[in-house]
Amino acid sequence: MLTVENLTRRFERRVILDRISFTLTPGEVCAVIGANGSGKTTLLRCVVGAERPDGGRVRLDGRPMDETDPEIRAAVACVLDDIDFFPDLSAGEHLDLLAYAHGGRQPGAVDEVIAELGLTEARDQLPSTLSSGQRRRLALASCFVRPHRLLVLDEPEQRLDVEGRDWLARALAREREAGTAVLFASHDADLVAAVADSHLTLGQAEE
Ligand SMILES: Nc1ncnc2c1ncn2[C@@H]1O[C@H](COP(=O)(O)OP(=O)(O)OP(=O)(O)O)[C@@H](O)[C@H]1O
Repeated sequence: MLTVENLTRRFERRVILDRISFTLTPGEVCAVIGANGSGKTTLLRCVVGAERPDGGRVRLDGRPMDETDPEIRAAVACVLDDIDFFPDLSAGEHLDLLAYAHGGRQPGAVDEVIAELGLTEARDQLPSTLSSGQRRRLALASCFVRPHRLLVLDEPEQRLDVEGRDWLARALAREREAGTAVLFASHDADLVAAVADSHLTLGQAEE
């Protein structure tokens, strides 16, 4: 489903990603692990097309991973470092909008995700008034309320409390059962052990 071939990314003379190749099949959960600065975020950004690699290619079902391609946008849901919200839409309105814009899921899906993520009380709050953990929950929720076949998450456990991390492990296990391919970077060994079918370990960047 997802095919990454010889992905290479340099920043000036430093090679961050050196010909990385892997594939992901439907229902496969792959954890990207490695030390700080090893290139996990860079890899995920290159995979979703947010950053242009210096070499190699990324394909989803044979199509180049181009975030301007409507079929790619319909298939890929991601939470990377850069979480942006509309300042004047409430948490609930964000999720309604995303579900609607991407063709919706089952009726009631937004209510279900809001309840699961403990955002019911915060549903009518604007993003600027949410705590950092609630904003993280809202960003993750925005992936789950819309149809997707590939989920790409950069350290999804960040800022989540114990309950939030438990929810995340259950949610990723459900995604696997539903046949979603998941690529996630993580420093949480427990989460990786609980949900990952495969690992991609990135080494230290070379000088
Ligand atoms: N735009 C950029 N310009 C120059 N160097 C960059 C840029 N973006 C990332 N880097 C460098 O690339 C390396 C990999 O960064 P990246 O954020 O991908 O690491 P990471 O594995 O996600 O780290 P962490 O675990 O700390 O989140 C780092 O050394 C970083 O300084």
